[in-house]
Amino acid sequence: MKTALTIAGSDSSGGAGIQADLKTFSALGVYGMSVLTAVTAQNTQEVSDVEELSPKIIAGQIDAIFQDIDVDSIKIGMLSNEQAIRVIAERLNVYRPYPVVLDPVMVSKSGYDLLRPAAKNALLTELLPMATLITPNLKETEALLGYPVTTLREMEEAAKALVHLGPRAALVKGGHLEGEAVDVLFDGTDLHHFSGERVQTKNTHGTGCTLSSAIAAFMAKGRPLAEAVTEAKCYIQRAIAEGLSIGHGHGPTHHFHEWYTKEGIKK
Ligand SMILES: Nc1ncnc2c1ncn2[C@@H]1O[C@H](COP(=O)(O)OP(=O)(O)O)[C@@H](O)[C@H]1O
Ligand SMILES: Cc1ncc(COP(=O)(O)OP(=O)(O)O)c(N)n1
Repeated sequence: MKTALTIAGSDSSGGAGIQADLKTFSALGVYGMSVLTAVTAQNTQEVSDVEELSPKIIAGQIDAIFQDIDVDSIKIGMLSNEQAIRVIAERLNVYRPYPVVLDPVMVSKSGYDLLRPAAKNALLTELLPMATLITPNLKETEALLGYPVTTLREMEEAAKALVHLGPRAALVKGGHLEGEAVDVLFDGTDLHHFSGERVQTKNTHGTGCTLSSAIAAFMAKGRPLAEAVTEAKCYIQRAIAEGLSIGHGHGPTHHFHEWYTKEGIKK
């Protein structure tokens, strides 16, 4: 069985973070493992508290996995602070895993900083260059590049500009625009568009986590990048369309094993 590792924070409500990643890996038939960076007290309405884990235990979790198990892909999500970024970069430089899908999580839907603003530079210099793919939303793209991105044309230019910062490829997600939900991939050579019908729903908690871990799962199974994004986009479309009205805020995406067959996502 193929394996995938998520390095991310815990979401107590189970909709985002490590929990969303592991549910996605499992639904897509990949054996999931986790390295926890922080614990959030979170529900569908807000993040009320965060406790960060020490660099020592983050390094310990990474070493424990890599010294024993073959890792077929990695997804990186919430990092919280600079020390976590530095220790993760340092350990991954030792094990040199491939592929690495980096979702540069910065702020929760409710406005809580999931990455301390002072840690942005470390993210840019330490982790972006070792990523196979980064998957920022529009706000994260703006934070990484330092200028606003609000149209499809600007998303295309932004994806190219992000690749100049070091990752091999960049997927700029258009989930927060109006109209069709279009994401733009620059793979270092070509631009690709991935379009999905916009679902009118408030149950979009964990969409970014689900998409990036689905890409990591498909890459663990050996799919080339653009094909992995195509299949992951199909998965997130269904996960949002069948999102769950759990809690009083933004409910989570739905993960259902039976959607996924050898032939792909069941319609
Ligand atoms: N209402 C929606 N209908 C269909 N697709 C959506 C919707 N909202 C987000 N998406 C898709 O979900 C994925 C995650 O995007 P986004 O919500 O922008 O990320 P994030 O959770 O990081 O803010 C993207 O593929 C985006 O196009
Ligand atoms: C622990 C944790 N990690 C990441 C996120 C952000 O998840 P995302 O998929 O971007 O979803 P929303 O925050 O937009 O709902 C998180 N909330 N918690």
